[in-house]
Amino acid sequence: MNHIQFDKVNGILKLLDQRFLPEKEDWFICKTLTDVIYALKEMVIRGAPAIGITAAYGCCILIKEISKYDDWQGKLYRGLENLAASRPTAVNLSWAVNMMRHKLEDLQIKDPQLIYDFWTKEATSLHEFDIEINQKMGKLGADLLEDGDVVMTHCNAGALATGGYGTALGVIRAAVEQGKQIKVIANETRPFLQGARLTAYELAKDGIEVKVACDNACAFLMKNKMINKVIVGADRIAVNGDVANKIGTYGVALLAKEHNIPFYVAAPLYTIDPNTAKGDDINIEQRPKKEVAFINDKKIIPDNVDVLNFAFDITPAHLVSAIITEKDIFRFPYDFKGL
Ligand SMILES: CSC[C@@H](O)[C@@H](O)C(=O)COP(=O)(O)O
Repeated sequence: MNHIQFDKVNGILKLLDQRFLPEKEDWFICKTLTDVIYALKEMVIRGAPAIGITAAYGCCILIKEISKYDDWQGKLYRGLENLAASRPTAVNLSWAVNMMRHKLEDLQIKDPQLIYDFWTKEATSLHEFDIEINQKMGKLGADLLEDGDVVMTHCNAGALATGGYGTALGVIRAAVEQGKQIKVIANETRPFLQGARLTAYELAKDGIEVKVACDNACAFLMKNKMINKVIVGADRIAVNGDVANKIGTYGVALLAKEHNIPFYVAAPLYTIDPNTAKGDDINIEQRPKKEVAFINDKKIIPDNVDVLNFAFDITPAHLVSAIITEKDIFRFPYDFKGL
């Protein structure tokens, strides 16, 4: 699934528009930095690694767009800051923008066309690298899944959330590729419905058996022994192993602990943020009221009533049975020093 496509000749980024899946496979076209920031904020594209890759291509679009101005350097740094700030929780976004900026500063190139050429290569290699590490993570993590497992996942940590293949869904894909029979329960993941719309879409497309469950069915399903394992992705992992992921993940982890079900997190090493000591230090994005207050343009709450729309929560490290990365499988107490 090539859902992020960059046309270097014309400086155009094409994104499979995740707002309309699974009904429509529409493409959103980004020609300006404003388009890229809009795509990130409105979740045309979402998922931590995918927004990092989009931001890297966004840097290329930015330099092309501003190259005609004399004061392009000032515009460049302001643009990069705005891009990095478009969503706050997933570390991959600011990580990607900083990585592009630092590589440029190291090289000291001053010609916009050369910067464009250089950044295009960097963004493309980040994209390819992400797919490669997902496949490695998948192979490593697949050993944790057994033939016949029913695996619950929350949100979408699949190909659509990454450069391709997926983190949590990459582990499931790799286990299936090894010949194991794996069934997936995708939590619907209110309010944006990443599980119902996106996880179900991509697994069904791959012929992996998937059923969608309401978020509030989790306790019932676990109590009735309908789930063997849980595997989710991450938006940011603190140095102590606390995990920020889609709102609802913490509840799933607590329930998994209560029912003695292993709870795994799959994420690339660059999701571990050396600058975040613990989960409480992570900025939790709050999203617009409309996402909770409306379903399919129909208002579902009374007038003059407000909502709470925290997009992520923190799962404390001790609830996480293992963190699967492309390099190793880590277990509590987490020690990422020396990585
Ligand atoms: C490999 S994606 C991991 C996480 O980014 C994913 O689980 C998640 O929470 C995505 O949130 P979203 O708001 O859809 O960007």
